[in-house]
Amino acid sequence: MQLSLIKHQGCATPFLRHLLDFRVYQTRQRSQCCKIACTVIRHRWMKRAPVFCTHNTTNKMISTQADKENIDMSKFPVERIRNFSIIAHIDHGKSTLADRLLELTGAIATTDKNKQVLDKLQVERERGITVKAQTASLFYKYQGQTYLLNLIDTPGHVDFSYEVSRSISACQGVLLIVDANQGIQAQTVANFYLAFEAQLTIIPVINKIDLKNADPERVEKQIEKVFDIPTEECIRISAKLGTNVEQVLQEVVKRLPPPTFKKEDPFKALVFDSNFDHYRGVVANIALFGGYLSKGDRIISAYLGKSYEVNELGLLRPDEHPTDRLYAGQVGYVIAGMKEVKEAQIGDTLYHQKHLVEALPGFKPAKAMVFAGMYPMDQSDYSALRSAVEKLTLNDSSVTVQRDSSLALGAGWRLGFLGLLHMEVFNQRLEQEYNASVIVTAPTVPYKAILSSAKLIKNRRAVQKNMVYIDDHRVMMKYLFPLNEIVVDFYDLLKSMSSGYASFDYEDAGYQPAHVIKMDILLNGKPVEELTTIVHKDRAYSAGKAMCERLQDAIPRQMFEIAVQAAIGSKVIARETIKAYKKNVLAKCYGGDITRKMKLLKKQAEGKKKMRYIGTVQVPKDAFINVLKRKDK
Ligand SMILES: Nc1nc2c(ncn2[C@@H]2O[C@H](COP(=O)(O)OP(=O)(O)OP(=O)(O)O)[C@@H](O)[C@H]2O)c(=O)[nH]1
Repeated sequence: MQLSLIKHQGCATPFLRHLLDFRVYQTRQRSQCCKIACTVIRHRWMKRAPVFCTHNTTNKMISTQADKENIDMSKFPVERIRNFSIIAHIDHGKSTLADRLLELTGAIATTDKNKQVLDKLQVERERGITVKAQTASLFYKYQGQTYLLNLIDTPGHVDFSYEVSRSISACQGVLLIVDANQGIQAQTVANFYLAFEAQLTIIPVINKIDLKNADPERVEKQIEKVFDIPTEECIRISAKLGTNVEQVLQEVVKRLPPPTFKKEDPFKALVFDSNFDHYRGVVANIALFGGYLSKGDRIISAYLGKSYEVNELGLLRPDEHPTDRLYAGQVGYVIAGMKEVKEAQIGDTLYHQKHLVEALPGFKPAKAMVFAGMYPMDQSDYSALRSAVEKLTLNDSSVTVQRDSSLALGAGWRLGFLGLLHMEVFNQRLEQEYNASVIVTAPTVPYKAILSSAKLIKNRRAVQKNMVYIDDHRVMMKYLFPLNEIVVDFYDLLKSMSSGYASFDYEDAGYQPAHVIKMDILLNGKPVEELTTIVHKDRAYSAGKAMCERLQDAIPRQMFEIAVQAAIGSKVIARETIKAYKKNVLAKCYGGDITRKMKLLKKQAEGKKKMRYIGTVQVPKDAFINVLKRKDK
């Protein structure tokens, strides 16, 4: 494709430099230079909004683009940095306020009032909600000094609260937005406590004061009562109309503390968010907790211990804006040749190869509340879908993933989400951002199951000696068992109850005193030596009953009735009866009167009686071992 560019003195150089970032582009020529517009079809690296270059315009976007690469970040020592998040209940106006702040500081053009620039994802625009925290660095001039304000817009819905908790780790303060009509809501309280516990400075902002039913005074009192923040500290604004928004920026500078990190310290950065770019690999959002980072530096990931060369770093304004360096207290992005999703860990610490530092504590893992199975429509898409799921979970680290398979749907995953909306959004993002078609099973919630057979150990008179957690998934338990209790079927049962996961080993612990008695088994009154056992006194009745029941199942019916008894000494403690085969003596008795039939039945009963005393009960060989096996229910 050919490039045509009508050049006007002074406007082409930055413009050309910008074009070099693109692989495919086309130009539309207009008659005058000042009307040159270049529509970018496809960015080399990632989808971005088209950039229009128009000469002689007041559009501040151009100066931003033109200034790329030129920001000397050393001009912003910590005293002139403020890192803050905007937090609130859903729909209280975070993204609208963020738009106004971006406009006021010239990061974006003043255009559509409902643009919501930081809601970049298609799913966010379609649903009108924020699902992903976004960072934007703003330059704000106040009392003759230029400040660097790093703003993080966060989602309001409870399903995305993990985004909020991670975002505030990069901040020293928050703007807590409360709707002037709705007042304090559930997520206002939850988000307040996230910030409060992180010891951040909180500036309450009452938004939507333009609404007819707005009652900022009532909301201020609520804030004072619930959060103990004096009413005078609240700022009343209308993000939609821009009323008092400038005051918010001033208060951010005045009230929020600057970061306390030092550029003289060794470099140390927290990875608080990441996304995967198809061409450049992992793009990590970092907050510098000390030192500085330059292009070309070699850094180490504390999580993997691997070393990387920094290929690019810079600010998010909110688009990437490369710089040569980032300093302590600043927030930005870094690309360092991490090509695998697993190399980028949210919560990881990056440091310089030469200066080993103590790793930051990272983040608490998110606790999944809703689970669903996910399978490719076609099994041949399995690997492509796996890679899509991996990349998306890098950008949304609150999703838990476990491999799963189903007879009907084939290989897939069991995914855990923070809620139903979270699950829907994740699926929508998979479809929209990765072109994946998936089958998702009905969502389920986790249950805690108490296995009815979990008495396996207690039932066997075991005494627990100790329990050690070997790692997050395995526990080692030591018990003292009577050998009698484990010798026959304990191992089989343990394996089946634990679906094969538990393993078992034992060693001789010597003799112990025990209250045991001898139990005989009688078949038609005769003791069967092979079945005599020693049982614990407390379990004699249940053991005898179980043995009789099992013998009843194991001994085939014979021509006579068999009494199966368990006895301790002369006392029978359990009994079962094996019924005799009943020969139908009436089968050949066609017609005839009732007295003849009764006579035949009586004769049969007498014959059987005889056999009971004289007959020898036949016990099949394998019945012995089956009977001796315990079947705990
Ligand atoms: N009247 C009025 N409407 C506002 C104001 N600020 C925001 N809104 C509207 O309130 C709705 C929600 O605003 P958002 O900025 O998306 O709210 P949010 O807190 O970012 O929402 P989530 O990120 O989804 O939690 C939108 O329709 C805005 O136009 C305001 O000051 N006045």
